Amino acid sequence: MSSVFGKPRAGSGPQSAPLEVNLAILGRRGAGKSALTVKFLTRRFISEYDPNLEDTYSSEETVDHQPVHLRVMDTADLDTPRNCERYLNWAHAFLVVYSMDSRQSFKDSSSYLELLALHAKETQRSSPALLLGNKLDMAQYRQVTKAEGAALAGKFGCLFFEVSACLDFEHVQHVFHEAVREARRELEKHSLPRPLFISEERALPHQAPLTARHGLASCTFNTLSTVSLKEMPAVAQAKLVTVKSSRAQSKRKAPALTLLKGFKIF
Ligand SMILES: Nc1nc2c(ncn2[C@@H]2O[C@H](COP(=O)(O)OP(=O)(O)OP(=O)(O)O)[C@@H](O)[C@H]2O)c(=O)[nH]1
Repeated sequence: MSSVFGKPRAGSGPQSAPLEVNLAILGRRGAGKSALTVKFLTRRFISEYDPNLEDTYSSEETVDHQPVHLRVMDTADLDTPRNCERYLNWAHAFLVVYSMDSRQSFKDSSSYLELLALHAKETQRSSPALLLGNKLDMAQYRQVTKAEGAALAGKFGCLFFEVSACLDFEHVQHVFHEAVREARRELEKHSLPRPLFISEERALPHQAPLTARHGLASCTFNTLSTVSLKEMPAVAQAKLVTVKSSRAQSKRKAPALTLLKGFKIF
């Protein structure tokens, strides 16, 4: 199985290989997906970046005394979800991020949660999602109350956190580790690995573009049986960059941070 795109199975005990978890970060442009990802990987806040870059990073974590090989896809969907299969069929869990100072970003996070719910329904497989209200440090400019965030999360049955990529690292780390725990619970329910990309192309009668039902332009909903190999993300779109968190977190070895291409890290 490909180590980049495959869905590995959950580890079964302390002696087994590290648990492998794929995590996708979704949300409107500017919500803070990249800032949160980089904060988690490096403990640092970035303020400049290339918004069009989409990369998948890898980090060795320890969650509840269990080694975890965590891959984080920092998605860049531009204005609307596109080619969603690249993360829908890849991730074991999702972080859906909105910026609490933007009502539009909150609306878009709702669309993402709806997309995930529909995907779960159509594939009969659910992957946990966590809803994150980012930019807590800007709370004085908030357009979305904490109660609204909690209500939306409650509607979709997911965990909810308010966070800031600018504030303490531990809280951001806690949220990512919660996503790992959620993914682990789900993986343990399904001990067999699940297929990822199947080459057969066959339109199903019930297949309908999400555009029609949910206003998500350019994102068609395919069941696993209709996803074709050519929909696999190009290497450039989902490049695996290994960042050992212990190295990335060490100021003495700061050059290692250049692995996070496109970011200026201070
Ligand atoms: N004050 C504050 N600014 C933040 C926070 N997180 C991100 N930002 C800023 O918000 C802007 C957008 O952040 P990004 O992390 O690039 O947002 P994104 O969701 O990755 O956006 P795209 O890359 O365009 O998809 C940047 O200027 C960040 O510096 C935060 O927690 N607090």
